[in-house]
Formats: sequence, C-alpha cells, structure tokens
Amino acid sequence: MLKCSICSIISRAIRRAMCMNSRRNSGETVYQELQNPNGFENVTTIPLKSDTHSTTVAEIDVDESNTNGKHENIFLFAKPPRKNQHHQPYKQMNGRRFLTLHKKRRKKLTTSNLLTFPALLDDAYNGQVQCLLNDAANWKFNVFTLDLLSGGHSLPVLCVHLFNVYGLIDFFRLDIVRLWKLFKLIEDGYHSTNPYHNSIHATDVTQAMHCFLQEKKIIKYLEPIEIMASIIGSVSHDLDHPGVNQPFLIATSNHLAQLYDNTSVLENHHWRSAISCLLESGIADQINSDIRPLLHNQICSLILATDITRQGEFILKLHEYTVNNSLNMKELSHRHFVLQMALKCADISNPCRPWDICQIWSNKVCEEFFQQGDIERKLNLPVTTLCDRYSNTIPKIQMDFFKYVVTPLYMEWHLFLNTILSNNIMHLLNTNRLKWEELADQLNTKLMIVDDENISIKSAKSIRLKRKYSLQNSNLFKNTKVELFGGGGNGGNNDLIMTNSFKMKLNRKRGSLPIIKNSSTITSPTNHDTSLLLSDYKDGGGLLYFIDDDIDNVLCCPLHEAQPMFITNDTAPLRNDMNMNSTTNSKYLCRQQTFPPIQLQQKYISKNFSHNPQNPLNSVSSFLKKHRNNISPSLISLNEEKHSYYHQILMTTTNNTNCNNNINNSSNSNNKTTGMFSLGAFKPRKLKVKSQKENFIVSNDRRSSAPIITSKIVQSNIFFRRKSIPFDDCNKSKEFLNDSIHLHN
Ligand SMILES: Nc1ncnc2c1ncn2[C@@H]1O[C@@H]2COP(=O)(O)O[C@H]2[C@H]1O
Repeated sequence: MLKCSICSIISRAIRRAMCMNSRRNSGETVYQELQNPNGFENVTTIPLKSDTHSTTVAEIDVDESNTNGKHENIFLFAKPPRKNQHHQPYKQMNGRRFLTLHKKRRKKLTTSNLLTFPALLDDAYNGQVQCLLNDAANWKFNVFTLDLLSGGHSLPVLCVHLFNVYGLIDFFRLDIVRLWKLFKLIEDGYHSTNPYHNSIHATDVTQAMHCFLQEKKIIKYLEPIEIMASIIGSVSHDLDHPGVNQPFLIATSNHLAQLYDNTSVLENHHWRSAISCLLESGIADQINSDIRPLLHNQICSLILATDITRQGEFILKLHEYTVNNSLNMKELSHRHFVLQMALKCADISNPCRPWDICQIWSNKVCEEFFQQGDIERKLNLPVTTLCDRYSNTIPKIQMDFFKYVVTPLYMEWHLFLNTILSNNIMHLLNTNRLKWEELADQLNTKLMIVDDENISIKSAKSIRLKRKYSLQNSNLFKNTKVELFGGGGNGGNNDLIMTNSFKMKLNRKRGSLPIIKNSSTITSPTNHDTSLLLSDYKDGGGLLYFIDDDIDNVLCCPLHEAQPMFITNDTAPLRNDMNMNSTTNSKYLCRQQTFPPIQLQQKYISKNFSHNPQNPLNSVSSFLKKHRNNISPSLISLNEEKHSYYHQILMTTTNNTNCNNNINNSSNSNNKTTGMFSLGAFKPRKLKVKSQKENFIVSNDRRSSAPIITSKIVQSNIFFRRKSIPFDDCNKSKEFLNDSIHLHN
C-alpha cells in the first residue's frame, strides 16, 4: 500500500491544523508581533508613545553580507507584552503577519475542490500524492499536478516531505504539527489571487531548489542548518508578494518602499515575513539558540539574493569563481554563495521546464504583468512597457526574458555544475526558446481572434476583430450576450472575412448592441485604441487573443474603487524623489490597504482554444497576404516583418479613430465632445443617462492606448436599451449606426 507514515502524519496534521484558531479574513497585516526578542543579537526594544495603542519597535542588527556589508535594521512592530506572556518568547497569538492587505489572499476552501474532484476523498489520492512526492527530485516534476492532488496544498505537502527526506525533522527534533503550521502560515501568506506570485510558484521554486541540492557537488558539503535555510528560504522567497513590482510600489509611495528606502523592497519584506512565520509557528523555539541567528541570517541573505536587479553581480562572481576554479565548498561563505545562486536559478526556472509547464508559467507571469499595467493605467501612471497588454505580447516578453535574463544566468550555472541535470536544463531552455520564437513569428504576421472554432478578421483601414463573450459578470449587462464585429463607425472598410462555419453561425445569430444615450455631457474618447490583447493562460496555449477593449470593463471598475488604495495624485508622474524623505520618520509603518484585489474584469473569449494545427492561423495569414493592398501602405512599409507590423496595425486603427473623432470634436477645444459616446470607430454603443447627477468623462491617456476615466461613473444612472441587428448584414449595421448618430446628435 502506497499510503505511508508520512501520509498519515500529514492527514493528522491537516486535521489538527483545521482545528487551530484560524485568522481567516482577519485582515490583520503587519509583521509578527515580537514579544521577546531573545535570541537575536544586538536587539534593542524602543518603546514608542505610551498611549493605549502603543507599539514597540524592535531594532535588530543583522549581519547581512549581501547588502554590501551594510548592516540593516529590522523593524518589527510589537504590542507591549501581555502580562502573562513574558515567559513565552516569540509567542503571540493575535499575531499580524504581513504588511499587505489582500482580502482575497486566501485560497478557496479546500472542500470546494471536492465538488470538482470528489475522488480527493479517496485514499488513492494520498497514494498518488506519495507517488508524485517520490519523484520530487525530478526536473520534469509537475507542480500543478501535485497542487491538484493535494487539494491545493502543494506547499506544505512538499515541504514537510522534503524535511523528512533530508532528515531535518529528526535532526532538529522538530514537532511535526509546528512544522506543518509553519508551512501553512507561509502558504496562507501567499496571495492566491496573484496569477504568478502565489504559493504554487513557491512550491515550484522549492522543488527546483531540491533538484539543485541533490547535485553531488553541493549536497555532500551542506550542513543540516543550510539545507533547512535553503528550503525555508525557497518556499518563502516571495512571501506576501502583492503581484506588482518594486517600481510600482515606489511610484505609488507604498509604505514598504518607504520602509526599505526603495531598495530590494519586496525581498526585504519577504524575508521578514518568513522570519515572522518561523516565530509564530514555534519552529524558531525548537532551533538551538546558538544556531538560530545563523538560520535567520541565511534565510535573509538567500531571499535578498533573489532580487532580480542584482543578477549581474551574482553572475560575475560565479564566473570568477568558475574561471579561477577558486570555489571552495568547505568554506561556509562559498557554500552560501552557491546556495544563493541555486535559489536564483530556481526562482527563474520556469523557462527551463518541459514546454507544457513552461508555457503555463509564462502565461501566468505575463498575466500578472498585464494586470499591473491595467492598474497603472487606471491610476494614470505611466504604463510600464512590459506590463502593457496593448503593446506587448507573451512570446515577445518571453523571448526577451530568455535572452537577457535566463540564458546568461543558466549558462554560468551550467558551467559550474556541468552535470546531466544542467545539460538537460540547457537543452530544455533552448527548445523552449525556439518554440517561443516560432509563436512570436506567427503572431507577427497574424492577427487573430479565436472563438472556440471560428475566426473572423476584418482588415483595411479599420482592422477590427470580432469579440464574443458573455457579459455575465457585468451588472450592467447582466444576461446580455453580445457578439460584435464590424462596426465601421469611421467609415472604414467593412469587409469581413470569415470562415464558412462562422458565416453560418452569423446567419443564425443576432447580436444586441447596448445603447448609450447621453442627455448632454457625455464626452467621447479621442485617441482610443479599441483593441485589447488578452492572453488566455487558462488554455496554456501561450497565444494572444485580440479583442476589443470593452467599455463595460471600464464602467464596471470605476476608478474610485482602486484609487484610494494608493497614495498617488491622479496625474502624478512617477515619483523619483522617494529617497528624499527617507528619514527615520519614514520608517514608521502605518496600516494601509496596499494592494487591492484586481478589479479589472477581463473576459476570456475562448475557453477551449489551444494552439494546434487546426486553428485557422493559416487562413489568417493568407488573408493578410491577399489583402495587404487594402491595408494602409504606410503600415506595410513600416517594418512588416516583426512585432511592429502587428503593432502598427493597431496604430493605424487608432489614427483612423482619431480622424473620426476629430471631426466630431471640432467644436470642442478640449478635445472632448458631447453627444454619442462611442469608443473610437468601433464602439457602436450608446449609454442612456437618466439624470445628469454625475456625468463621466472619458479622456485619453496619450501615454497609453487605453481610455482613462477621469471622473466617477454612477452606474445606477445608466441603463441600456437593446437593439437587435443581424450581424451578417453590414449595411444594416451601418444604417443602424448612422441612425444612432443622428438620433443622439
Ligand atoms: N517566464 C517569465 N517571463 C518573464 N518574466 C519572468 C518569468 N519568470 C519569472 N519572471 C520574472 O523574473 C522575476 C524574478 O523575480 P520575481 O519573482 O520578483 O519576479 C519575477 C518575474 O518578474
């Protein structure tokens, strides 16, 4: 029977953990309170004002060799010890672990998986988990399968297994329940709403680290404390990651950026959160106080090394060691450096995994980038190029990441290891890179939209792609199914090129156009690119779908929901003066809702699409070739081979839109117009506003291609009429549009 003692330990631990006092949804988000800082060196406890809410700041000097010899101070906030708790070092049970607040941080209940996978209740699943775990040192390990089979708890399951495999439980005489609690705390600390920086990524990195630790060159020199630090460091290296990057935190004057002087902001937060979990779980108590500081320092230094901006420094150092053959694994500092390199490689190991896994991670990380871009756009911040879903594509991001980040690091790592594992990794890296290049080439010349089995492309002056999705998430469009294509509001070519099956579908279907009617002051966007690149990472296809931007995406996410979460002026440029105020006062932490759940409602237009030869890419390609004469010559003349071709089509579209809007807007010096609200040339939408209590203005952010709503929308003031038109009749569609314009002008 495959079910072994570790399984029963785990299931017992799960049961016990479930009974523990959970702080689910507590919303408490500051660092672990520190009752008694014993065990740390050079700790001073500075009481602050002695009012009822007084806190204590524990200042701890940490010898961190990787911050250029600089000593850092840890600031851990603490409530004054309760009377009866003086004898309980590190313990506090009203703890607040993290500095970010994320209401949807936690996963859905484990039991909800049972609806989908009732067999999770079977013992067979435990057996399968065990089987998977036995394969945990295999580079082709699939962490998503483990997550599924473990009911969404791959992180604690893998880590307890690894502690067992390395004999750490016995060596340190660790209490299994505390150990389980440690990893549960860490798991809970990850935001499951992040597409990429979530607990599965942490598990994946830990598994990759495990593979590297297995290398003979490394494992035979490691002390148990170093192995323990490596596992805890790996699993908590992105703990409480908010799903946005450091520049974003700086730009929005986030309290973490201030606390850490804009330097390794997230990494500093991750390692402090990790230590906080060690303390809270009680595992720290079980480590001999002689070696506890070493453990903390190693975890800290390992996590700080994952700061991607320090990559060059590490590569150079490893190169020197390898070339001079001067790495002495018997020296603690050298061993530690190798562990740092191993963690760095593990952190960006997803491009070196088998293609199906690599693809999933790539899509996830890009989705997270794009979500950040969406927030930046809403906050009127400059949209980071990498995060702009309108101008970037997943294959392009991947190609750059492979070329500039992953390959240089792994080449050095391979030079150092030079084993079967490293050879396999380099091989996978190479084949994956070729696949991304292939996909990028396809996308360069093909505009596509996928709708289960159909594709529709419109070309010429206004390239427009069909969209089809149910707007069920939208309050405004509840139960309304919209299928739009064509439009031609700018008088552009309305030719629609469709596959036969799609034409048939059109003949059957009638679409509904929500109508906007404005009494007087709805303004029109001026320079709006109506296209949205949307990656459907659920499919793991790694492809981009090109659909229209969606007015109701904007309407359903009024800016006022997200904006108060950030300290930023509406029009604030990126703040470069963050260092200015980094006096001691700025270290003071305040509670702040930092990272709101992502509000943007994306509509995935395809659930079933995956990249396969059946997809009508070829027809798109041949269409573009055939109709290239209809496409703006200036567009063709611009670099048609590469990404810019794809991008330029969008730009041409935008320009046409501008022309159209300029005509409409001629009477308005502010480039805003009253009248029919239409998102560029392609949005035959009319909002009807009942009263004029609060109007909204849609203006254009010229730095990006998306509209920015600059004042509030009162959704209740807007209602929609439906008007059905046969979509296959372009002329009727045009008439309808003209009527609408006439009606509302
Ligand atoms: N497949 C990928 N494509 C692009 N960027 C990636 C990929 N994997 C990891 N990254 C980036 O690499 C960074 C490593 O550090 P972080 O985890 O902070 O954030 C990570 C991502 O920003």
